[in-house]
Amino acid sequence: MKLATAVQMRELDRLATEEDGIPSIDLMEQAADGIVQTALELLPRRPGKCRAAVLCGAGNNGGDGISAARKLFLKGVHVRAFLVGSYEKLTQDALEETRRLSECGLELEHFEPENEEQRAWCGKSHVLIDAIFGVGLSREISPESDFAAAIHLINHCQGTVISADISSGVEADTGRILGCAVKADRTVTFTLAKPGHAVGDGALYAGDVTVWTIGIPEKRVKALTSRVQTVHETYAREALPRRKEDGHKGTFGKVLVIGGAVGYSGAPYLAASGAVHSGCGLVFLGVPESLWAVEAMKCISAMPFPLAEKEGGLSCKALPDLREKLAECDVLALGPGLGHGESAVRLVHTLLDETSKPIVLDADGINALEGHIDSLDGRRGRVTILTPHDGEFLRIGGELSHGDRVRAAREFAIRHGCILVLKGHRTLTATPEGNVLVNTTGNSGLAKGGSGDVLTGLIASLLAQGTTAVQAAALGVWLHGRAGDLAASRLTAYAMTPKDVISALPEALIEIGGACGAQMGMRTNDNPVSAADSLRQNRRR
Ligand SMILES: NC(=O)C1=CN([C@@H]2O[C@H](COP(=O)(O)OP(=O)(O)OC[C@H]3O[C@@H](n4cnc5c(N)ncnc54)[C@H](O)[C@@H]3O)[C@@H](O)[C@H]2O)[C@H](O)CC1
Ligand SMILES: [K+]
Repeated sequence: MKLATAVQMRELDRLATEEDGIPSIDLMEQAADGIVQTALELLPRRPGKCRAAVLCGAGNNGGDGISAARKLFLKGVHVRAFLVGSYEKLTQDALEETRRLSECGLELEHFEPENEEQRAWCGKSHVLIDAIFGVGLSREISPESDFAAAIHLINHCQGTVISADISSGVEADTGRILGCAVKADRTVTFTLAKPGHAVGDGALYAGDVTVWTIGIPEKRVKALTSRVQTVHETYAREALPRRKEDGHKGTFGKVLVIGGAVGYSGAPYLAASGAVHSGCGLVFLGVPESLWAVEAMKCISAMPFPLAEKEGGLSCKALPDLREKLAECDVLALGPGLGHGESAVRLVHTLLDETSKPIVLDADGINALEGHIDSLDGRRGRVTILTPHDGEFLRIGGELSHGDRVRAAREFAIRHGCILVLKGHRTLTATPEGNVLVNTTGNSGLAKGGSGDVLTGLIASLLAQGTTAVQAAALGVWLHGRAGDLAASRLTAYAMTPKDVISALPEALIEIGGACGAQMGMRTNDNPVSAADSLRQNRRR
């Protein structure tokens, strides 16, 4: 689903009003309809028995709130609307909404932070509507301001909180909190969702998001080109590589996983397992020779082989064997459990430099780039997918201090010509062209050692099966998160392990159309439905 920035929203608004002749007040009225519908759904009793408080800013977000207050009042809800800020700053449309409100016999009251009677009304309201700031929030909210007081009041009330467009205090383009922000239960956003709903703290403050159409012509919305999109099931379904019914193990690609060091025998195994359980034809696993027996015991489907070793990690002497194996493979997954031995680091640089094969670089493979980012730059034009968490990202020159993860990921991917998978809550996949895909699956149960290794194997496997590099990364992240959600639903986020994520992959794959296979269809007169028919029906579902 594409996401729109504040500038893009303003431009859409302008085109709709100036070019298509739709009065902006009509857009506001329709925006209010979305808030009202959600509020009515959430009321615990019939409207006449319920109270609502609407806190409005002076901008058009406030105008949406004022209109919603009138509509709720007309439905019989006991509603009061408060203006946070000054009447002189009301925009033209917000002013018109204030006039319509007073025509119904309801006044827009001035919000006074110390007014106990107003606070009590908010405190006993079943629904609180937050219409203080929308996409127009442009600076930090001063902690001493009435805005901050209103936001804290909303956050301390018992009633259900609905934010109009976006939680007040959240920056629409980044998800950063500018001082303080409303913690919403629901957000009704207009026309398109914004990055601030999906990334950063904004994702934690939005609650459930509903995208509400407000009458901006569809052609305008379609024409908007967005550089940020969310990844949902439909994306995953389309990206999942189709399996040739008559394919053989060579058809589905070969992955070579290189990693492991003494003390890190689980990581390469988990990466290889991630690859084995997501469809690629063959998985080889090159590890230091002292680890080989351990891996051989653990792996049934992946094929471990020993490589020359130095001080418990891989030695540069492993290179000839490695080259030979890599020549047979389609994708290299490099780094899980590799350690930071000097020899292993040199090996990473050599491989980055000399192979034209796609590389998924993770963990110590990424750490090896610290101070040597030129090795990555040298691969421009070849496929390199990096999967750092924040610590690794910072180590290789990523910039997170501004709090804008989308920008951080995008700038890095563009600068170094790679695909960057920035792991964390709502993992981002950034492309060298500057597009960013925001993942929507996953939970805190994935924040455990070994989880990233599974992801590395998954991405490598999908790439080996012929997806594009971007699809491999975004689909891999989605599948990993979805399998994690399924594992958590059964085992809890506390108890689940990376192995459980692997065990849940079949279900995640089935959800996106992975249940393929065909039995030869042969009917008999007492069984008119062939096995192949019922399978086909299942697949269509
Ligand atoms: N785009 C559309 O299609 C429609 C949008 N609607 C709603 O309008 C808002 C955007 O309205 P806008 O007037 O541009 O901005 P805001 O209401 O969000 O706020 C602007 C207001 O706030 C002041 N301000 C900004 N930051 C601060 C701060 N930190 N402290 C104090 N004051 C601040 C700023 O100076 C302005 O006065 C959009 O989100 C939708 O909800 C339409 O109603 C429907 C069409
Ligand atoms: K708001």
